[in-house]
Amino acid sequence: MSLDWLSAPCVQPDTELADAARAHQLQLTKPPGSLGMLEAVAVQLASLQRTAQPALDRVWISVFAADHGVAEEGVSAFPQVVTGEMVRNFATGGAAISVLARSLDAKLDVVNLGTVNDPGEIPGVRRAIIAPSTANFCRGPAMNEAQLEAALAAGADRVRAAQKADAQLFIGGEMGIANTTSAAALASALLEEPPSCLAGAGTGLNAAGIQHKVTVLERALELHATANNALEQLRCLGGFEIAALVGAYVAASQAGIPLLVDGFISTTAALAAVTIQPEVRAWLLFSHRSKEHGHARVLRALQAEPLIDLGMRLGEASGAATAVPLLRLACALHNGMATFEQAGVSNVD
Ligand SMILES: O=C(O)c1ccc[n+]([C@@H]2O[C@H](COP(=O)([O-])O)[C@@H](O)[C@H]2O)c1
Ligand SMILES: Cc1cc2nc[nH]c2cc1C
Repeated sequence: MSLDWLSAPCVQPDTELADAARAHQLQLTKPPGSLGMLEAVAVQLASLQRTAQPALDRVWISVFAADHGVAEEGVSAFPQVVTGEMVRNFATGGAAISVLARSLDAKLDVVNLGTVNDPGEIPGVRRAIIAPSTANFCRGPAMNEAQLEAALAAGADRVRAAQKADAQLFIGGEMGIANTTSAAALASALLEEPPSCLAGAGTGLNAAGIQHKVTVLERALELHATANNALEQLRCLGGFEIAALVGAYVAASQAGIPLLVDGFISTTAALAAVTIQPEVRAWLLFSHRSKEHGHARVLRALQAEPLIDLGMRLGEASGAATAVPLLRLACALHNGMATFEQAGVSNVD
């Protein structure tokens, strides 16, 4: 196996279709720009989907689950068994993302990359087990090279499945107790910013818990200070599900499938993907601003403006799924509104 595929070129967005979509927006019966970000996302989707009439009838959601060795440092409000338990809940339909995917008529694809509490074979869950968990990155690298490659490839594999299903949008989600610690560590290393700027409450730590998390992060970042490129930082500080998201983001951009990025962990994976392959950036749309402390900082680094801010902090692709109706409405407006000429409405001189 090799990681050369990560630097292969991405599909180039169609700039002529983007220009045409922008011109079309100016003809619709509204003051220019009055639909705000709904106009911008319709233009972006037209250019990415290479069509004058963007659409989101076929939405694909892959949720990657995995456990983290750093959980043993007491950095989460919840016990590690929850990761495996939630894998079952995703598949049996009771999780937030299960309900959202059903409501959207979207495909929900659940991938177990390795949980300490192994739920075993479950209908509707793809087993792509790498190890029961990553190693505790306070003691050594979270992953060895083969594990990193396998996790990246697991993400790319789900993009191939989405492509076969002719998906018009790929959403990546994650589940993993302690993964806000891993994402904060990775974001801190990528952005060269102190962990205190990126560590937050996760599933519900109090102030003392967050302070402890910062101390754990400082130890880990010192241990891995020599990791000086994004892939090595991902290997030392990331998680299987975070690396799978990185692989999915790069592969979808190479396959020409638009991406909707979820919360703090997913956005940190997107930052790693863009650092590894800058052409990925054009393929990203951002759903929401998570309540997790570090999310705003990572969004800013990507110059990303998310669509909604509802105080969400769940992960598992729930924020992205919640934004899909807005994206669908943006497409409906772009495709269905009358032009000034068609409606006989006077335009500015
Ligand atoms: O997506 C987010 O912004 C987000 C913010 C806080 C927590 N989470 C979810 O909560 C879990 C990680 O929280 P923690 O406290 O165990 O690190 C993991 O399963 C994430 O999906 C997700
Ligand atoms: C119950 C629960 C559900 C989740 N979904 C994503 N992260 C989660 C964390 C917990 C604790």
